[in-house]
Amino acid sequence: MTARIRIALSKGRILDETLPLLKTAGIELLEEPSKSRKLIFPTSNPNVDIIIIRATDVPTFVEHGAADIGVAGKDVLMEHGARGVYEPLDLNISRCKLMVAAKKDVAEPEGRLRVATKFVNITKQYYAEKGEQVEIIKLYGSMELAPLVGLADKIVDIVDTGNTLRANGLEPTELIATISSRLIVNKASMKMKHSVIQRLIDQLAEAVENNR
Ligand SMILES: Nc1ncnc2c1ncn2[C@@H]1O[C@H](COP(=O)(O)OP(=O)(O)OP(=O)(O)O)[C@@H](O)[C@H]1O
Ligand SMILES: O=P(O)(O)OC[C@H]1O[C@H](OP(=O)(O)OP(=O)(O)O)[C@H](O)[C@@H]1O
Repeated sequence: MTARIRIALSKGRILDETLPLLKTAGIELLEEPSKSRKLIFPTSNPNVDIIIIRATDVPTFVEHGAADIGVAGKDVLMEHGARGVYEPLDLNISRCKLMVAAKKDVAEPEGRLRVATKFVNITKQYYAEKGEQVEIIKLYGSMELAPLVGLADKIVDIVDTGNTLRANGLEPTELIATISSRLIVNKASMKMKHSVIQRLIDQLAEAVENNR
């Protein structure tokens, strides 16, 4: 009997860029998720289903075994910790950079730096390693706004083309990490469903190589 596999993906760029990779392994969605309110989707492989959740929830579902496999940005994995999962493959998709950014031509403030971000843990660790005391302001989005309205001196956010920073008069100042999306696997699933999962990893690895 073949093991059943559940794959956790998030709507948007991860779903869009992962589906072509899964297709090479014979896994295709049977319906368009953007046209549905459903959260669990069957695929062309009767032993595989796909759940579509928030990007930041993917490590949680995989860590707890609610999904066997997931795809998550390295930023999300770093922020979450994700120590309970394996990370066997860099899918080389959704590539971007995690950066510090600030208003153009503005001097460093006196006193403690205020940094707005949704990546609180990464930011804490980054400044701790630099030995700098900062005040971190937790936001859930639109970080670029914070320096413009006096909420923060700097932000830590994802940068791809740099268009969002430029459009708001900000500039990147420090690189924290280069980011791409990773395949993650629940540790128990890796043992219990080893042959099915290893085969999928190999097929995806080949698709990633062919994309380079
Ligand atoms: N502009 C971008 N270009 C390339 N990759 C990006 C960009 N923004 C984010 N990413 C990467 O893609 C992943 C998913 O981003 P996406 O925008 O789909 O979700 P999110 O906005 O982080 O999550 P949510 O809105 O559900 O909280 C991120 O974790 C990051 O690794
Ligand atoms: O350098 P750029 O090419 O402008 O990309 C950077 C932007 O991309 C991400 O937002 P996204 O577009 O995913 O929107 P979101 O706020 O919904 O996540 C990120 O939060 C930045 O705002």
